[in-house]
Amino acid sequence: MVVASVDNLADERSKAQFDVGAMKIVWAGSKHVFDVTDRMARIVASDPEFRKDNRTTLGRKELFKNTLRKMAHVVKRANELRLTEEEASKLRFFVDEPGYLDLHWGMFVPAIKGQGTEEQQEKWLPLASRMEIIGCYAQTELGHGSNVQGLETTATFDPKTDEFIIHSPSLTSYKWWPGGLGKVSTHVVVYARLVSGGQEHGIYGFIVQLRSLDDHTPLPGIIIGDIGTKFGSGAYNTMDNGFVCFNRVRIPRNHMLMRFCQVTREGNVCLSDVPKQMVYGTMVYVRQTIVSDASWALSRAVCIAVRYSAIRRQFGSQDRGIETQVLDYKTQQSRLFPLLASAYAFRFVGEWLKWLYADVTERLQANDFSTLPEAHACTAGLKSLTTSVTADAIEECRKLCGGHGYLCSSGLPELFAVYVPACTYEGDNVVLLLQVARFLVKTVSRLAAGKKPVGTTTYMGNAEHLMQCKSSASSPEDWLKPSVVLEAFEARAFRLAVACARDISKFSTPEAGFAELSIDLVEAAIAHCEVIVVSRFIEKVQQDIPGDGVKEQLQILCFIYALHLIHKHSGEFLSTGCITPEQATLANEQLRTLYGQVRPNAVSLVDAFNYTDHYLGSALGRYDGNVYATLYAQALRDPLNDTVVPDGYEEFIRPVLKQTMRLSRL
Ligand SMILES: CCCCCCCCCCCCCCCCCCCCCCCCCC(=O)SCCNC(=O)CCNC(=O)[C@H](O)C(C)(C)COP(=O)(O)OP(=O)(O)OC[C@H]1O[C@@H](n2cnc3c(N)ncnc32)[C@H](O)[C@@H]1OP(=O)(O)O
Ligand SMILES: Cc1cc2nc3c(=O)[nH]c(=O)nc-3n(C[C@H](O)[C@H](O)[C@H](O)COP(=O)(O)OP(=O)(O)OC[C@H]3O[C@@H](n4cnc5c(N)ncnc54)[C@H](O)[C@@H]3O)c2cc1C
Repeated sequence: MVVASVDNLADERSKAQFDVGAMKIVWAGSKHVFDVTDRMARIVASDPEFRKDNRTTLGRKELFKNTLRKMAHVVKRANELRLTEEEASKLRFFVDEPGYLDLHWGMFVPAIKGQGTEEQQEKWLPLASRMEIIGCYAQTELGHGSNVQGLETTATFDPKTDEFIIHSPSLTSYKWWPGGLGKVSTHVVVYARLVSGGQEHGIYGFIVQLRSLDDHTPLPGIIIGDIGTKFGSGAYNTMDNGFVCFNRVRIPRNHMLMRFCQVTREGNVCLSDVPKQMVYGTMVYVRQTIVSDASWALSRAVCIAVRYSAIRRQFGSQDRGIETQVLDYKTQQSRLFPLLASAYAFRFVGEWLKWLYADVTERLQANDFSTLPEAHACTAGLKSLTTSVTADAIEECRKLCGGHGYLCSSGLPELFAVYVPACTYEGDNVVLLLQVARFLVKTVSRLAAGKKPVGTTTYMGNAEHLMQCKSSASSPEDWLKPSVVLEAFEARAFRLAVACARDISKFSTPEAGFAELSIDLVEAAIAHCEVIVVSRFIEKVQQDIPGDGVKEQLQILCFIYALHLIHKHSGEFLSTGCITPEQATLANEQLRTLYGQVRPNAVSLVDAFNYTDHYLGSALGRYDGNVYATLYAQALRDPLNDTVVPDGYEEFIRPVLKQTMRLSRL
């Protein structure tokens, strides 16, 4: 049964004022990436082995085994089809469930590449890339995650045997959380406190074999398992996040990743002439990939909510005629369109961050460490900003879909459950914003010493102007001028950072000031990160962009992104004197106009994400709009509907009914 709702989406698509095909290429990044992504998404969608519609009904064990089967199928298909790394990783992406392959390829391999010597890379990388071993990344412990310097696991050098002894001295030192550790990995990069000659030398990575390559049993001295069921049905429970305790496990000396610090046969510790933070390199890499992932998760939720809002009708008709599409309600638009704009914003800033990461990597290889602090601040700050917004946005999209958004068949509950830990893993979002704030305060204090800021803080070089400027916006249209928008964002961020730096200096020590003012510091960090996103979006829409109407649509989205932030943070823009209340009202007026301009294009703007129905996994977000029939079909497939009279009737319903009958007879 196909119902009238399907026509709604066809109607919507006919209203588009831009070339959707060209927008798909812009979203993908290039024609090549589009082709690869499209091909891999279709391969996954058409392969019954990758079916995922039963995921939320499976128990933990079945769910985990199901993921093992899928991961093995990914590896098999990647080999059969002779996929490149780019293709294989897209294929794996569209399988759309967390699994050990992510940690193996996303953290274990990068840790060895980043921290291993050439010799170590030659030994381990071929084994890892042929998947003759499976690895994971064990940094976090039961007692410490954020505070990496507080880790307790020790790696003590024994010069008698030329070995390290890896040891967990307390319950709180057990490694706790690493994905792939619980049941699958054969090897791990463990972060531990290096001890040699009775002295501690800081935290480094060590490769430890966990399980036998013959029968997968844990090696002597290793107690290992899964940490238990996590939030939500399905969701992250496909992954075996694990714990491990090391009881004086011995590993050869050359299993310490020695690129930045070498331990000699005699036990001497030789530090390379590089910043000690290079050991944190894998985290910088992964944070950068998480920013790109945010735009995928956000766009997916927005795609579901926009399509469903075009189909869903409520109120507005006289005489029981056709009702209003909920997408036409201004309140719905004001909640949904900023999220649509944010998805595009995060896509572009993610691409830019990839470039920044490649640039800093090249410099590091040439022993130029000058941009490392900025790369750390950008990856940490943008990871925090984009994941926090995306997690909140998925929940908002659920609400935007009304009651049906709460059904697992909408795809939104599971997407939320699988996504929210991104706010925590790879660095708690608040902890990471405090890192950005530290970088900003340092930048501000260096200004006073006459140092010119570079990279994303270049705008701070315009200090005098930014401290005094008053916005020139005198009409709603003025808020469509990139210079007016940027000036407001830069002035707000700069004034907040300067106020923090000034207030910190009033305390007895910088540390005391930093701790006391951390709430303000987090706000200053967010403001700075928003400058980065807004300015990258503006830069993007100022480029030549092929395709009828594509650039115009992106400009509209860019201003929606910026102006909704001005509205959201109007308190800060006003209290710092960057804009007046009248100017805030003009910005809002412009925002309303922009919503009207997006409205006819909304469905086509989400079509440009080019998601398959398999990837979306949503009855509400289907491309053909056949929402109600799909909801009904999926309800009928629920295990509870396997029988008409439920299991438990005889034991628990019938006796209650009988009891009630007895009572009513009394
Ligand atoms: C066969 C072929 C088959 C083919 C098959 C094909 C298949 C193909 C499949 C392919 C699949 C591919 C999938 C790929 C996807 C990848 C995704 C992976 C999945 C993701 C899942 C999720 C995983 C999640 C994993 C995790 O969660 S893993 C754990 C993560 N854990 C954290 O993130 C802890 C946070 N905590 C800290 O990061 C620190 O501890 C702390 C707070 C900074 C304090 O650092 P500390 O040193 O204590 O203290 P400070 O004094 O603050 O810093 C001191 C000084 O260092 C500075 N500085 C601090 N940092 C850094 C830093 N980085 N870099 C530079 N500087 C830094 C700081 O600026 C300061 O500079 P200064 O100001 O002195 O100049
Ligand atoms: C799904 C998932 C997968 C993971 N995968 C891995 C993995 O593969 N490998 C691995 O090693 N780890 C992994 N982790 C662990 C993860 O990296 C840590 O949980 C994360 O770094 C946060 O550390 P924590 O748990 O110690 O949080 P805590 O630091 O204990 O945070 C608790 C609260 O304290 C606040 N807080 C902490 N410090 C400060 C401060 N200085 N100032 C202000 N507030 C503060 C935080 O903001 C937070 O609100 C994973 C975690 C999850 C949820």
